Amino acid sequence: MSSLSWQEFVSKGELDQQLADFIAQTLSEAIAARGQAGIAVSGGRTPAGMFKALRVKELDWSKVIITLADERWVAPDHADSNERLTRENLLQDKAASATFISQVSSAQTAHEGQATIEARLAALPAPLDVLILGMGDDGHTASLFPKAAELEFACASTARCAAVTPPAAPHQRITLTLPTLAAARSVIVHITGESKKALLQEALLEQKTETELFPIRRVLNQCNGLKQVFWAA
Ligand SMILES: O=C1O[C@H](COP(=O)(O)O)[C@@H](O)[C@H](O)[C@H]1O
Repeated sequence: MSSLSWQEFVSKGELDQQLADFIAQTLSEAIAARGQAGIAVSGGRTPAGMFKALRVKELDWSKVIITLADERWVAPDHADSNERLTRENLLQDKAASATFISQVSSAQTAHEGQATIEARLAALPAPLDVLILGMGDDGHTASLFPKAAELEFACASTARCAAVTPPAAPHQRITLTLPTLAAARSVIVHITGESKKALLQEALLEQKTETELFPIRRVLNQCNGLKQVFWAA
């Protein structure tokens, strides 16, 4: 694995500001180099503060394409929707002019909707310029859940997304596949709290076969880009 650097911050507020600065700088450099920038962000409880810090950054947001690392298969106005979190907290202020690629449709199931989402994701720059990954208490990242029936498919597929049924968490999911995630030029694991720090450290030290590793480790193992952890207690 190429090296993974840890950035530790004195508070979540400081982490949010520093991470927003880093993302804005990286997106600006991508636009200067390639004319556009692609970023995938995660959902859940962790990113809202960072989204609020990022959305006021000065950059040409009209050249930024934003999608999700994963989505829960719920309506976009559902309380658990990662799209809702992103629209309410990131796609505001200066960032309102960014293009957002939704990963949910009116199909009944994530498996039925996957082809539609795949077609939408053709508009996503490849590789991604920035990937922000969260990590659940079970070691899942994006929606690569340990022991999910679709995990190995989602880790090997040449498609950009896959439908996943979490073994224990609510809602079917759409997730970017492991090859799509790991191809990103810059990957940031954005986590807070002592228990997630300990879990990530455990995941990084595991001596297991590839398919037995925590999904977060599998993504980091395959990523040859810049890899950083942004953490605060
Ligand atoms: O279900 C999900 O969980 C992870 C972790 O979320 P958090 O609430 O512990 O921050 C998140 O990264 C992922 O996008 C989300 O769908």
